[in-house]
Amino acid sequence: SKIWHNNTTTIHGATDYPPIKREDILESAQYFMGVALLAAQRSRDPSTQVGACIVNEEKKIVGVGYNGMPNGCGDDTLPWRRSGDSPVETKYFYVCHAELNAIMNKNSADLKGCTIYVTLFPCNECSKLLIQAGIKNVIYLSDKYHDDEKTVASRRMLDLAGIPYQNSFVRMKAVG
Ligand SMILES: Nc1nc(=O)n([C@H]2C[C@H](O)[C@@H](COP(=O)(O)O)O2)cc1CO
Ligand SMILES: [Zn+2]
Repeated sequence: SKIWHNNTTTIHGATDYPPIKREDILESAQYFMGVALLAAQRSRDPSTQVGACIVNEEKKIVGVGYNGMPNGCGDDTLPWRRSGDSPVETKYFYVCHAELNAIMNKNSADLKGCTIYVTLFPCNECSKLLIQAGIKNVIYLSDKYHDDEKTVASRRMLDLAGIPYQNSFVRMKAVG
């Protein structure tokens, strides 16, 4: 091939030699959380937009999702309200969480051993899904509902299942 054909031709045909290795590439944890953040921007939730990116052991993306109403239910038909006279009139009975959508969108046979990058700490229901799907690691960004009962239950299950969860800021410092 033309790549490194001789001492003066680089991959793009420039004549720099020795070749210059780019050292300032995007670190992988930042890349995957970046994908999750981009997915979150697709959410129609007016108050909290969440994105999730599932990565396998080969560091390949195998699923991406964001919070939204179930397929075919119409983003503008069901309520996006946080509170109402009845819970039936709030979003909480209907919305699919980012983690659920990332799992359901998977393009691989299974998610065993995968890591999920999610922009908000998983709720108890999503942690059940992550555990049952075989996901082995959780990297999150925001933890704004840290003291909510659902989050307490979520951590309890992840702890028992031996699934570590790490704030991505810590991870980026540790790895990069
Ligand atoms: N990990 C999560 N993934 C998610 O997709 N969500 C979604 C459900 C709602 O659409 C929204 C939270 O709305 P709010 O209570 O902050 O207005 O984020 C919420 C959490 C946190 O439990
Ligand atoms: Zn959830």
